[in-house]
Amino acid sequence: MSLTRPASDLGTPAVSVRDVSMVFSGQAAVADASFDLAGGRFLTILGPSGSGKTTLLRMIAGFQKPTRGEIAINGRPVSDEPAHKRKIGMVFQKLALFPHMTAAENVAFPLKMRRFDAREIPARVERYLDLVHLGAYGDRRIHELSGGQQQRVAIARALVFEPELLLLDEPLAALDRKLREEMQLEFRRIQRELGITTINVTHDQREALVVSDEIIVMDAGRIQQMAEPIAAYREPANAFVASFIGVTNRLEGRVAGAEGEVVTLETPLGVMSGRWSAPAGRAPRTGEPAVGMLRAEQIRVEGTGSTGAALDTHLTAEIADVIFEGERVVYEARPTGALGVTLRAFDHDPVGHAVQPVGAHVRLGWNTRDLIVFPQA
Ligand SMILES: Nc1ncnc2c1ncn2[C@@H]1O[C@H](COP(=O)(O)OP(=O)(O)OP(=O)(O)O)[C@@H](O)[C@H]1O
Repeated sequence: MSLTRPASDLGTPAVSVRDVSMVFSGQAAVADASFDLAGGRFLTILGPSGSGKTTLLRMIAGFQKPTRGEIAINGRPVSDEPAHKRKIGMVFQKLALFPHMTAAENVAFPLKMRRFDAREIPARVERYLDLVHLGAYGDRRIHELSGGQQQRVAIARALVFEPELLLLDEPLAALDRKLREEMQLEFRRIQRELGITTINVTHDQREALVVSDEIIVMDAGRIQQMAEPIAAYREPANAFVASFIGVTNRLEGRVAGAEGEVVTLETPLGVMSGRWSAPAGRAPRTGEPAVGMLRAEQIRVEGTGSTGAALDTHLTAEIADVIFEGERVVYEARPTGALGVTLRAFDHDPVGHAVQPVGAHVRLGWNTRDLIVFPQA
């Protein structure tokens, strides 16, 4: 039997969330959340602590009933369906494996609970242990397995009964960095191999970018943006998303003028040009407060040898700190005449470029299109 399932057609979303809110003692943990997720996609809900990610996931799982709104799984409204009736596999940070059982017994457990035909169970357990590369470890007890292997047992156990949805609530948060990065790729491989619709919750932006087909960024209970990872990075919907994903310099200011999508912004660094970005094409108004967001990797530190591209904006600055991170050099630079402002800039070629010392006076350069200007919320 093949483990691969056809991706469901795009007609009915695998998960549909409509105007869902969850209110705890007068406070909305989730407010008016709406999204559709197509079958076979890997979605990550990303946001800071307390932004409502887990609450949203728990409502989809059926552990909590929304105060308002409707959730449907494969077209079936589930708000009145209890958690154990939903065909959902779950992996949490706490794996909750049975320590006295073997890996194979742990994986068999959900099949026994669901009264699968006993003759089918061993072959199915073997297939799912193979899927997570633990074919040779079925007889080991949980305490005889490494952290990463235990994680794999938990994944096999969540998938063995072929759920229609896989939910992951920070399952990798407790692992060390190397293992976490390895397991991120494992989740991705297994998800693709099975084609199972997956929703993952994390506050780790790197994990969200690495594993997901789509991400939802949440803040203060509200969905700020749903997009493919690269689209959210290139075209953040607002200043919150721009600052939460990536390393971004923030310049507060006022709109001084506009021509097409190019606005001029009065900032502590002087008047600069940027690219206007506002919901539903709202035009900039002269004098209105706005914020310019500029990614660290879009700023070139001139004099390092990285002056190849033509740049249309320049200023002078003094290097206040230099951090060598291996694959990149991070500069903290203080623009001349702008008290209290520090810009962070990356140089991604520490081998080919000269590294500027602290105290050096340099020119910083970038392009108008890289300064994204949002209206102040
Ligand atoms: N059962 C509950 N009763 C009351 N308030 C709750 C309950 N569950 C969550 N909250 C509150 O709702 C808000 C959102 O919590 P939630 O756990 O969904 O956030 P989160 O984004 O998952 O955060 P974290 O990354 O820290 O887990 C928080 O302010 C939290 O205190």
